Amino acid sequence: MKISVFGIGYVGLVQAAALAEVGHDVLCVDIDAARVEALEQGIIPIYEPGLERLVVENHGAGRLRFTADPEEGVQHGYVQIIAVGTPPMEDGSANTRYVMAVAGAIGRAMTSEKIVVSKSTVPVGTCDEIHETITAELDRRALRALGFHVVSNPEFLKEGSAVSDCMKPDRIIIGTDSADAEAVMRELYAPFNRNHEKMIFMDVRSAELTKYAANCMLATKISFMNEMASIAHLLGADIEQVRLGIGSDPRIGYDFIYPGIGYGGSCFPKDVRALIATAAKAGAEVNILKAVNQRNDAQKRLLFELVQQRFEGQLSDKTFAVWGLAFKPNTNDMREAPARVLLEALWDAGARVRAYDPQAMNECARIYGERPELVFCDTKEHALCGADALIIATEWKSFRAPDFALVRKALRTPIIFDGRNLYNAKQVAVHGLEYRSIGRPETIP
Ligand SMILES: NC(=O)C1=CN([C@@H]2O[C@H](COP(=O)(O)OP(=O)(O)OC[C@H]3O[C@@H](n4cnc5c(N)ncnc54)[C@H](O)[C@@H]3O)[C@@H](O)[C@H]2O)C=CC1
Ligand SMILES: O=C(O)[C@H]1O[C@H](OP(=O)(O)OP(=O)(O)OC[C@H]2O[C@@H](n3ccc(=O)[nH]c3=O)[C@H](O)[C@@H]2O)[C@H](O)[C@@H](O)[C@@H]1O
Repeated sequence: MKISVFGIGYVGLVQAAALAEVGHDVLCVDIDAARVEALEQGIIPIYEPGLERLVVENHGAGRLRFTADPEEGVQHGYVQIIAVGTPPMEDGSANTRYVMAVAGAIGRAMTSEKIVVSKSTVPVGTCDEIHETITAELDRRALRALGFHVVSNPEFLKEGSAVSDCMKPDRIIIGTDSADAEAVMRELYAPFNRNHEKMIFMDVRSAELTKYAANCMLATKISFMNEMASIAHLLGADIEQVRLGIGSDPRIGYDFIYPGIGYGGSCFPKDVRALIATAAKAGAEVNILKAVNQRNDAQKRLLFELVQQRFEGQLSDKTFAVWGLAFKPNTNDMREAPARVLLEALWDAGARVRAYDPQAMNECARIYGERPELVFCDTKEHALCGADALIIATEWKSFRAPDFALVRKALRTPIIFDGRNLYNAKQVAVHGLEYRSIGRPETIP
């Protein structure tokens, strides 16, 4: 099937590559001409495990192509997938400007029937607006009779495992009230729906809300656990024991109950706030969502507060080794990363940072530029040299079993501030290290 994908970001590029991998003929469109140019040369703009092979092979096979020309994109695909960003506006609501720009481009250039698929995360009612925008453009061209359907098909991939999430989705949500569009969507996703039925059809508005409900539910689990961690800390309990204890109940499950320094990334923070804004416009009371958001904002400052307490507010002459910058492992993405809150608070307090991250250092340099208070290190061990203490902000696998004796030797003050609960107090105390974490007992050797 001929498919056009608008927006070559995390979602668009991975989805396009997955569709090409199963044999579809995919043309990707982006307004960022430099990104298109780079992809044509096999340069992948984001780090995502398995993506480079998928893109390079399918591009080489001619099934995955790139263009900066929207008109070419509109002409190519029978299915037009919109996967552009929906960033937050001042009041927290999602900005659908980019989505509508694509809808306008489709309406201005289409000359044959289309199925328009909204894959971006959009507020309930956006598919109706896409429909109106395309219709208005067709009216202007006196082409009202040209048929098209707008389908909601939210994406559930996670960064860091985006390729496998797309190749093996656990569900495919399709919002449409058209039997014709349903048939096309079945054909489009048939290769991903082989071992058991994953497609769930519903009305458009329910599909749009399903995406927000899923992200908000997961964010709620995380904020709930972070709140439990603060209680555990005050009561001398160990949140990691509590986590294991409650996760064993299948009604709760082990997933998304890891306490930490708050959820980051381009989606949970933005989508929780966007649903709060949508609910406010609709007149709904959403106290749970507001609490989830507030807890997360507070949680992101927690690691800095632990550091500040321990050093009694005297941070101006201190240097900290920070392991991990990305908002989660296996990505170079630093959008809303808790590490950013940490770095900025440390700098505001006059401290310096020696940072190491396996993938996100270029991104961090792009965000903060060159500054004396930030030094990037080639290895996690190098980051320790001359540091007063170690702070862990992202749970990369390579941080799980460090040489504690070396850590002890390198640090001026032997303390680990563990924002991801990778270790425990006993384990590090053996090496003469003090340990502060999220909702776990502390021991001072
Ligand atoms: N990043 C993620 O893990 C997930 C994101 N989503 C949602 O998917 C949507 C896209 O997110 P990302 O891929 O992270 O965004 P992104 O910011 O990585 O990529 C968006 C791309 O769209 C391009 N673009 C903007 N306007 C355009 C236009 N008129 N025509 C063509 N291209 C245009 C931009 O240049 C950019 O390359 C958002 O609504 C997001 O909430 C959904 C699930 C997962
Ligand atoms: O809409 C989206 O963009 C995506 O948002 C999340 O995916 P993502 O943000 O890539 O990453 P997650 O693995 O969900 O992690 C989000 C944040 O929550 C934090 N987290 C996650 C799990 C946990 O138990 N504790 C916790 O603090 C992570 O450290 C990270 O900062 C969802 O998991 C995806 O299903 C969804 O498609």
